[in-house]
Amino acid sequence: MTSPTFHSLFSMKSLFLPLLPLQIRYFQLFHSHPMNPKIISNQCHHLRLKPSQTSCSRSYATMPSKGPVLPAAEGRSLCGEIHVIIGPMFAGKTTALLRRIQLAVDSGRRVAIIKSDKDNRYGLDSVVSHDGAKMPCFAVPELSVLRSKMGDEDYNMLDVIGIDEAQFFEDLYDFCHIAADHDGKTVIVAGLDGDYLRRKFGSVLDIIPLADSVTKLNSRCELCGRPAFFTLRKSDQTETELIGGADVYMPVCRRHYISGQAVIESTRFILEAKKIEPYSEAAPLSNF
Ligand SMILES: Nc1ncnc2c1ncn2[C@@H]1O[C@H](COP(=O)(O)OP(=O)(O)O)[C@@H](O)[C@H]1O
Ligand SMILES: Cc1cn([C@H]2C[C@H](O)[C@@H](COP(=O)(O)O)O2)c(=O)[nH]c1=O
Repeated sequence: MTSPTFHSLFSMKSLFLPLLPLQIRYFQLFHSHPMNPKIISNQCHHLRLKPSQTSCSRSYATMPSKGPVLPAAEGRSLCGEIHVIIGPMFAGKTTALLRRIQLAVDSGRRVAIIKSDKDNRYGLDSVVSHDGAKMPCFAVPELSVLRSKMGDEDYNMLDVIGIDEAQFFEDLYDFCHIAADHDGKTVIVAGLDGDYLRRKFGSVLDIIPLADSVTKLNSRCELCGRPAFFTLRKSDQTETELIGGADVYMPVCRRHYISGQAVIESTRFILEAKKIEPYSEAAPLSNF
């Protein structure tokens, strides 16, 4: 695997310089694109405390005595943050994640981006948006391996962790909880809230109660151009996890999700019926 070392991510500023035109491109895209981010936010008005006041042992002291009180990591503020970006495919989640990571890099913060190693669409060493904007990343089977992959020392120095394709990580809740509440990291999570059947996908919705902010993005319906909140799967495969892009999925509005899903289901029904009763003179295709 060609994952970048932490040190290469550490010096991301130099890595990003060649990306600058692309960055500008997706900055413009983000601001001018018709997609309309709706922000649902438990706006957390962070008190900017002096370093001596930022120990979470102080914050935890205000917690009920039951419940885990985690010891403070040495020398770090324990008041991390969790920001969640959700929406259907093609809504700009990866673009928004990369934009926020870029802002963190520009302000001198140390960052790492993680994606699931299940998503091998563009190779495993980068997070890539549908528009081609990209940044180096760690591709891991589960989030808990990040620390061992980077080493404790490098992990401890991280300020911001970006997670893309969060729906594929089973340990999302535990990782975000530890990273933000114990280790003082800012965690930015991007992922699908729902699958192609509009069921909750993985643990993305489970971390909403942990989050400082939740941003729900939408795309544009491929069939009518209205705001799209759902992802329609164009193929007849039924497994929940199926890696793919515009070849397999399209963003749709509610009306076209319902009609599209009906077409797909009846097509599947017809094809399955055909498997049982092969074409014969008695049952000509035109009867369908
Ligand atoms: N139906 C579509 N097919 C392919 N690309 C699309 C489609 N709709 C939007 N896009 C592009 O995808 C971009 C968003 O990409 P990305 O940030 O990777 O989205 P997400 O991570 O939410 O899937 C949009 O800015 C737009 O240019
Ligand atoms: C709806 C849906 C999607 N997937 C897969 C398809 C892609 O590989 C990712 C989503 O990528 P994006 O960055 O949000 O465009 O998830 C899936 O496995 N199952 C589904 O139902």
